[in-house]
Amino acid sequence: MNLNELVNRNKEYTKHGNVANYIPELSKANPNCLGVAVAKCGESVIAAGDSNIKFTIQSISKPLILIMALLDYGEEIVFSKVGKEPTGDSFNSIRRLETINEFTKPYNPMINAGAIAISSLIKGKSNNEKIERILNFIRKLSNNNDIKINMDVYLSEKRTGNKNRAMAYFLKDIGILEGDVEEILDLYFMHCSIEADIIDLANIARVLACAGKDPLTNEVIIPRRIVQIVNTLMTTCGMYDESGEFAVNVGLPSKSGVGGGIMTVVPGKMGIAVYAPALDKKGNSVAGVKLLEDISNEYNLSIY
Ligand SMILES: NC(=O)CC[C@H](N)C(=O)O
Repeated sequence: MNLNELVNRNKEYTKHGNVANYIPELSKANPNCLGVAVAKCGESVIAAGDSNIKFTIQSISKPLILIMALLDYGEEIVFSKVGKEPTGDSFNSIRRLETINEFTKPYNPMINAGAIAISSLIKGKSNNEKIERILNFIRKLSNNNDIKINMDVYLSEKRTGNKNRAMAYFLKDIGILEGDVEEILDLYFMHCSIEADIIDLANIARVLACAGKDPLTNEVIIPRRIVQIVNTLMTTCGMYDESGEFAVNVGLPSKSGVGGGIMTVVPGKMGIAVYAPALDKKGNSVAGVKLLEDISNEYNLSIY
């Protein structure tokens, strides 16, 4: 089956699940959409279904700011703030922070608490400079200079993100966050609200799939060790408390976001991105996961 046929076959799954509404602005997404883009190493991007819809990347920003923090500070400092272990809890769970005495830091950078800690490690004199650095990095990875923030989504989350706010103040209390908590949160809300389409995300995933190299210039944008760290953490933690099931059924490093996107890396071969905004209870795109299962099986892509 080709990509179009696989999209058509999975279209029925867009009727399952619900569009996120805890960030009010996200509830405006059209739940009928389904699209996929594939960027193979050394080839141009191909897409099927709804491929030109822009959505906010939300938690797909987490592996990207992790890469920046690793480039800026190195492994030792980054992993003094955040662990490398899955939680088995939901992405915005607060409960393990209270048992933090055993662990002293958020479990991993793919959950909200961990990503807020990583946001505090982005270098820059002001938040403006920091978000501009993040945008420029994503523009480079996606080969799209038009990448920007969706201000409505950003303001919507800033207004309603009290659970993230609570977690951030807790992290400040236990010494994980340095600096102004509201500013760190603001940067977190901004990078979650960066807008992209699946072609952009497939391009980004291709860099992680193809030795960290810019496909146009062959320049190494992400060193091998960082590719290894990020792809591994996406495999074990990228789909939150569904990462195990997803690893069994799809078997590829992936990161989902509550905007409805999933970015998937097929190491050595290609980057894939899917979009379908209706989510399951764990915050992952229902039709997107189903489509990735089909693609992985059809083309024999699981790394296991
Ligand atoms: N899973 C996600 O995509 C969550 C990101 C969202 N901005 C939040 O903090 O809740």
